[in-house]
Amino acid sequence: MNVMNTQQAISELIALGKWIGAKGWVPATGGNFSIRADDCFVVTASGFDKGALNNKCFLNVNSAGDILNGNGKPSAETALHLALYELSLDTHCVLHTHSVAATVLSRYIKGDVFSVSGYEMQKSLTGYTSHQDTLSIAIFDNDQDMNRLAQTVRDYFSNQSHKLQHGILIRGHGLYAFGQNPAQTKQHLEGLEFLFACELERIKLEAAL
Ligand SMILES: CSC[C@@H](O)[C@@H](O)C(=O)COP(=O)(O)O
Ligand SMILES: [Zn+2]
Repeated sequence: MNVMNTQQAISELIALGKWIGAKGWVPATGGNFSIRADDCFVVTASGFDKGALNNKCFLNVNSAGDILNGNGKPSAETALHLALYELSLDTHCVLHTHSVAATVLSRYIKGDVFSVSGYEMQKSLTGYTSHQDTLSIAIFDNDQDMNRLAQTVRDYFSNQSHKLQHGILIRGHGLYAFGQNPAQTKQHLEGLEFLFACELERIKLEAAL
């Protein structure tokens, strides 16, 4: 995709934040967003309501996380965004959410992968053409040391058999969705959140029977 300038990136993220906030996926000050722009990354500043962002809620950082421009502190989870950009030059947008479904499901699943099949909505994820395919999303244990968590993610995807696509889950914390542009990232986010919500409902129903 054409790399955006900072103002375009900010406008995209403000609009996405409104949409994500209306879905209830960034409660309180949870969540953070970023876009690869020009020679830097535009990230949300820490501590704001991500559903009600304005032009002053963003910073430019370089690939090492150094601040190039902007006010306040970059997201506490900037290191994780930068790891995802470093892992794939095709990644141009990262949207991190704290939905109930992603938070609960990532705790309920004890293993390190969320795997699902049987849903038509799997086709909302790039590369999927059938409900019969199995979609897998890696789950990482939460860690307050973001540099260490970012390194764990880098190490995991340095194994070529682990495909970096659509998103990752952080246990008891939320989802990081990513894609080649903001529209595709939004689609991955919505598709994954739908699948998480379906699985949560299915697990609850089965437990009640
Ligand atoms: C409501 S606390 C959530 C934070 O600890 C963090 O997980 C988060 O997503 C938002 O952090 P932020 O520094 O505002 O980008
Ligand atoms: Zn978070």
